[in-house]
Amino acid sequence: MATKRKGSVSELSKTSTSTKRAKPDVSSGDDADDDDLEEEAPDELEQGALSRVMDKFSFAGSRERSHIPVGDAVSRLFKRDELSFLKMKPDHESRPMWINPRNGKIILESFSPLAPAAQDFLTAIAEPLSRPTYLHEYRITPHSLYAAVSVGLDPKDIVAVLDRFSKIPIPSEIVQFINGCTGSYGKVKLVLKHNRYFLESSDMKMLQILLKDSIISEQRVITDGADDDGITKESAPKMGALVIPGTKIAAGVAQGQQVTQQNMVDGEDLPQGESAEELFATVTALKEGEEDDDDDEEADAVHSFEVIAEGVEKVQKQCLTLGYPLLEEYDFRNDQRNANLDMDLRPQAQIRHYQEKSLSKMFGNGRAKSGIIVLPCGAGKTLVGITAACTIKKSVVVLCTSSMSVVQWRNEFLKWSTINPDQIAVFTSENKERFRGDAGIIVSTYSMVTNSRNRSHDSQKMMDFLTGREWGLLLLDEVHVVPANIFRRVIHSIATHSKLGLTATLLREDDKIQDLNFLIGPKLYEANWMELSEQGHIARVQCAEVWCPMTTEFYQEYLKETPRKRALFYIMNPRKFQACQFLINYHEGRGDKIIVFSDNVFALAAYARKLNKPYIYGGTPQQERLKILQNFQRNELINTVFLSKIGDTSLDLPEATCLIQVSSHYGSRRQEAQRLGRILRAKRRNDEGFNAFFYSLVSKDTAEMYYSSKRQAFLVDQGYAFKVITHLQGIENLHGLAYDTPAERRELLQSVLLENAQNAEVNSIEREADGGFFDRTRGDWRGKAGGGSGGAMVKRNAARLSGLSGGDTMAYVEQNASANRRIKAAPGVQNKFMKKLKNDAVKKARG
Ligand SMILES: Nc1ncnc2c1ncn2[C@@H]1O[C@H](COP(=O)(O)OP(=O)(O)OP(=O)(O)O)[C@@H](O)[C@H]1O
Repeated sequence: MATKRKGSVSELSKTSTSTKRAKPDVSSGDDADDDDLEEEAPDELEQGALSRVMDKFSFAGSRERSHIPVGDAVSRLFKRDELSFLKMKPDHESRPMWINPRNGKIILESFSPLAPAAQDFLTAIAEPLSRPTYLHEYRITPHSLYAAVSVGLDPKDIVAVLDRFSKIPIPSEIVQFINGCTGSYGKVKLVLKHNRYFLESSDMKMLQILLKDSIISEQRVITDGADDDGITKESAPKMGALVIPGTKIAAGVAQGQQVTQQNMVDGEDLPQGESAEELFATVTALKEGEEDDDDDEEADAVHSFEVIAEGVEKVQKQCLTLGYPLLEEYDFRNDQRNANLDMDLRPQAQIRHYQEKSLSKMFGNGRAKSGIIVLPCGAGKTLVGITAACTIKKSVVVLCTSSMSVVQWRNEFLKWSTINPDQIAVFTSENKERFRGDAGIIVSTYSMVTNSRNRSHDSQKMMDFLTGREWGLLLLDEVHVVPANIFRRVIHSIATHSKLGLTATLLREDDKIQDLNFLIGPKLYEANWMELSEQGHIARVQCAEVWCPMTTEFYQEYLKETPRKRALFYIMNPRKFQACQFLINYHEGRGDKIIVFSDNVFALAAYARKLNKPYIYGGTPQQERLKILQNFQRNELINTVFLSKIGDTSLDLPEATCLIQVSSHYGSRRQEAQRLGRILRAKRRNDEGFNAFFYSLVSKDTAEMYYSSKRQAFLVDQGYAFKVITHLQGIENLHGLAYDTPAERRELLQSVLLENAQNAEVNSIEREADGGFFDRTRGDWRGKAGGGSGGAMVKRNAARLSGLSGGDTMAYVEQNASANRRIKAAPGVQNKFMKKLKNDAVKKARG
């Protein structure tokens, strides 16, 4: 392909994070950033079910005046993150972290030799907030502590290890907070043994407290061998090692050990007087299993009582209300009732270290814990799910967001595991088959399972099959995109012993992110994007925001419009068009394969047509989509494809190495991360010096600037630096530059003005043929099974100026002056309101 490569795109002036952008004046809820709710959560504690229970625990004295630093002139700029008032330990230089007593934030020096060990430990006990190059920020929250306890960490070990790493003595507020939160977490487990539900605890008193509650005691089953309280005592099971297929490590040992041992390097720069062994001894003490003190009988004992299966949900809710959230675990090795599924990983499957780590959190004590694993796009969540299924070896339901993913999941199961193809079936609108034998796998979509309206006979039969039996594992893909109420429906209709949620970002469209902790389970593991990219598991990406000045005519129209209708002007800005053309040209010349994203379907088609490139949106028939994508992958002449937001997720295009965004969903950090994910899996990622490119084209001085910086927040926190390109050098010399003359630009403006206002919505609803979508106006998940017609939901009406003035539905007929008289005289033309007005006037005149 002939290309002209004169310019370079490297005129980088400053990082976008340093740019202050005004929040656009948007009055409508639709325009508001989806993520606002999360960001404006109070500093100290998160909102949500758990936090309500945990309200009584907060950082004591967090609002006391004594904590407001008096410091120097600069100190006040740090506000609540000002730490200069803290007294440092004498050997603070060799310790890598600070802890803020006011809000539980932890700052880690990532260049410290102890950083890798500290990082692993922090990932287990705190939420990563931001992980750029030198300083990482975490925060201890009730949820993160819940997750820590769920992988076997003990509160006093948490405090002890924090103290070893910390430059300051651990503030008493933090100790209180940790003890307060964890005092009741993980003490009671809900265990399914031989298909009977038990509340289990090593602390007898805990069970006695619960049994005093009338709701819980009503659900209890008195079993043989129980004491007067109805509680049974047994020895804690000795955890035989459980080897997770494809990994070298054996699960069944305490997490703390794994958390630290893997990163322990003897003789590293440790604080004086402490050896590496000593440092980690606190977290390596086994909670269960072989190294427990044999003489300590009480510590080895496990107390339990049984509850009826139908009462489990009530008990779960009540325990949560009482402040003792139940940890869910599945003792699958002792499950005799559910048939085993003969399936293993294929020998060629070598689980990567971070996949292994995440799985060890799930199977840490030899049972399957329910929870969520967070790995960047392209890091191999599918294989993690498959390995979990191969470890449990019971029937599995996999739920994903589209029928395309359903096919991919089935193929991946066949590729990585030894499952018999007859034993893995799919349930979509086209396929409603069951597997052969007693145990197997069903792969389906959330919409197929939750949409009960207008179900076909076959679908209903399939649903009866899904709801009428027990499953060993429920694998939930892309948990961040599915609304919480859908999870509720899924979880209540499918009886499963364990749940594993997979996602790249725990950013949600609704404010129900915390609900996932209880609907699925706590976050078990979250990988560090930069680390995986340095190790070559995901591609290195250069991110840039390209500022495109608005042309005068477009800016004038932009300013005249209401905030809702402005989008089309900043998306269709001719300068943005030119930037897009230049970048495509430049990158095609380098041998890159390019995806251009536009949420707005009008713009998508306009850009693609003008630049003579193929495009795919919700309405593109399946055959055509496949043809375009195959050409993109194999045909040397097709190096650029334009995609609407249907390409945000589940699109496996490892050939793509460059991404350009021309329009996006407002300030959605989630979409930004998902889109970046399309190039993280680049095939060429391990080529020497390879870099993928991610460009966001932003019209200058418009609301888009604000949205763009919001969108980047998540990726910036993951360590990506967005460069700002204010001028694309050489653009003016590009041969055949689109909209180069005023006449062409005027023509473009006319076509934009003529576009129906409806198309100005960035958020045009579209969906895949049967993938389903979340209808925000109805607050519901809709899919084909729900009666929606197949195909695209995008409605593009050809419009005329009369449309803009509301005259579309009227027939215009020339009338002469006498027409008014005729109308006046015609009987029955006055409506009730007019009659009333007339009558009132008459009455008034009569006094
Ligand atoms: N351990 C492994 N060994 C070899 N290849 C792997 C391994 N893990 C994952 N892969 C490959 O990496 C690619 C990305 O994996 P996968 O599709 O599961 O990513 P993902 O995390 O689900 O991404 P997304 O969030 O975009 O859906 C796939 O081609 C997969 O086969």
